[in-house]
Amino acid sequence: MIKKQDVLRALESITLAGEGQNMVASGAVQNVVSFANEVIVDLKMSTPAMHIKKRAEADVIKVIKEQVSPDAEVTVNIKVEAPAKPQNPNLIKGKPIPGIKNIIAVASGKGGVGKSTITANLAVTLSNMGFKVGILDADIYGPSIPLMFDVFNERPLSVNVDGKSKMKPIENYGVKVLSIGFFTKPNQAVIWRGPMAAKALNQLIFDADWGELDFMLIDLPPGTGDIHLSIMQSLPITGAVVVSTPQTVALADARKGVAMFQQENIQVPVLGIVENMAYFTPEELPDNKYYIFGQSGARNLSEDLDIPFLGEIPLVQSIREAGDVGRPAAMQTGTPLSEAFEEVTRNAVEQTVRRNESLPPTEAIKITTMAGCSAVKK
Ligand SMILES: Nc1ncnc2c1ncn2[C@@H]1O[C@H](COP(=O)(O)OP(=O)(O)OP(=O)(O)O)[C@@H](O)[C@H]1O
Repeated sequence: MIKKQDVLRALESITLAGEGQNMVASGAVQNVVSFANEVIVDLKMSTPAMHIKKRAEADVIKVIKEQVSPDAEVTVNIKVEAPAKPQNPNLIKGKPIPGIKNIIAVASGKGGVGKSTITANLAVTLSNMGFKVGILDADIYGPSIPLMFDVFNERPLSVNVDGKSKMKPIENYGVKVLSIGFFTKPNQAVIWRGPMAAKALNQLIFDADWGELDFMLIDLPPGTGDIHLSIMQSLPITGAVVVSTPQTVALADARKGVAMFQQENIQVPVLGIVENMAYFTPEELPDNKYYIFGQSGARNLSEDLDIPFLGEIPLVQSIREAGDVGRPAAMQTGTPLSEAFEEVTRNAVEQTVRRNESLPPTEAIKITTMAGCSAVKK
């Protein structure tokens, strides 16, 4: 098992061509991730010269093999700080919220496929990995996040921030939550008109004291409607995660969901597709898999649309039970389920990092302080 600290120590002994300090001190080493004997080193360089990049790569591999482990399998990703690309003026783009680095919309197309369950479990997994996380529950038709976090009886308090009254999100399991459900009575069906719902959501976004967040997850309502558009107009969404079951009807709607984000005047990058309820597995027979909604449908859809596949989550009774008692299943770490959620989360983080690197710095909100995928081991 290779340790990140040992890799960093080794990298401190080399310097990039043309720089005085070693590559760790100069900030050229952006991230180091290690799993077993695999090491990924992300380097930032200011020069695009191929021979300097090649040399840096060779030096990194050599020093890790020599000083850390001869069996290390090293991958070096080199990013050259590129000049900003011009922006498409027709794009819908919202105002950034200070302090919030990445905003991820979780969407589904079809209702009931487990979008809120995936959002809740992604959030607790990110929090376990050491990220600062918030959830904005924007599902105006059935806000279920307060229930899944066992905070449905709470009401956000007002706090004073720089002379302005702001709503304080409710926090549980290290995740800050605001939901449209906090402002409606449990037994009352609320009929929102598009503009009313959009206004209420805007307040939850901008009149709230979210503080510093690495990730804000937005649990969108199912479908592709007004609310989706107004959220994309209000907020600069970093990327979208689309949840689907392998069932044909769900896949058709997921496809529409992806198309909405990719529309020319929206262009929210789709970070990937999660296959929920990929198969049923009984708790007592974990090796038995029953593909009751069909097999690998969402995986095939992601290949078809050329979008990353983030992973699959089985249909397990304990996921439903955990959701109902307000303690997301992923909180019980070290289980096959929490590992499945970790994989999906790790892939989502990786895709977010990639997405941020391929967009100009003004728009991209970079992940700098977090250990990316290796963060699973906090
Ligand atoms: N992998 C799973 N295993 C078992 N039960 C699950 C799984 N995923 C979701 N569920 C259950 O299915 C039901 C619907 O899930 P959820 O509310 O997350 O779906 P949704 O897509 O957000 O629904 P909505 O359309 O209301 O927004 C819930 O009771 C939830 O506990």
